[in-house]
Amino acid sequence: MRFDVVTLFPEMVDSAARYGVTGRAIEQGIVDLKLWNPRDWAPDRHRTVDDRPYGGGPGMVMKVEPLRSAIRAARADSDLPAKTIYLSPQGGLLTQDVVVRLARCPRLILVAGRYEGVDERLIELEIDEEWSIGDYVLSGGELAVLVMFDAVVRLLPGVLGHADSAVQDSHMAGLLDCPHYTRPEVVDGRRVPQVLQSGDHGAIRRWRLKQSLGRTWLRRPDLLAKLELDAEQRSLLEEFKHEFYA
Ligand SMILES: c1cc(-c2cnc[nH]2)ccn1
Repeated sequence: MRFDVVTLFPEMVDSAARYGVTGRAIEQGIVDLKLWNPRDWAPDRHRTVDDRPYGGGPGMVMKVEPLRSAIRAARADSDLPAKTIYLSPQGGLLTQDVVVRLARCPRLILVAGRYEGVDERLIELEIDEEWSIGDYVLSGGELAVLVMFDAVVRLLPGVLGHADSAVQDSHMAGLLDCPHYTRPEVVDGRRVPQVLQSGDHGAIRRWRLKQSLGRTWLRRPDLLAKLELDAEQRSLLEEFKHEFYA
């Protein structure tokens, strides 16, 4: 899968992308990452990419032209069909379902804005989809680009070993993850739940599922409301609720 990122801070995105799971995916050739800086397409000698907003107001707005030229250069650089995505607080909320769909694309062109945002006509003319990573304003779209990049790359075949893919399961099932423990067995008098040392893999699976269901019920009832629980899940969640109210 190929990613083209249009950003005023290519080094920021490139270096962050090359750590850990995503870095290995790039090294293994599972992912191609190419950076495009709109400043390289600014026509004037000051390499201007922003300007004052019509109608006044604080801050600056990114101009159409350098951004559009960078996006078009990226598009022309490969025949792979691409979706062009703008990360902004005005986008739809990015969820795992969206990430799963995007991971099926052969190529994504991810556009990171800076300043107060980009000229609306750039979005109208060049952007296919607009996504937000949450209801807060960042200093720029680069961190959002990296969030989308990371979430998508993890889903690509060959990227996660078996050990990591277990983490995917709960989130992929729309549930919050269960608690995790490692040595030492006791911390400040707090012991690891006995079942996790029982060697009874069936009991351990049920315990983890019950914890995921219970946590989702307590912390994110909105996620639970979207799910069709099977008989086992309903039973485990009832057990959790009973213990919670006991
Ligand atoms: C995506 C982008 C942004 C953002 C871009 N520039 C300032 N904030 C915030 C949330 N999700």
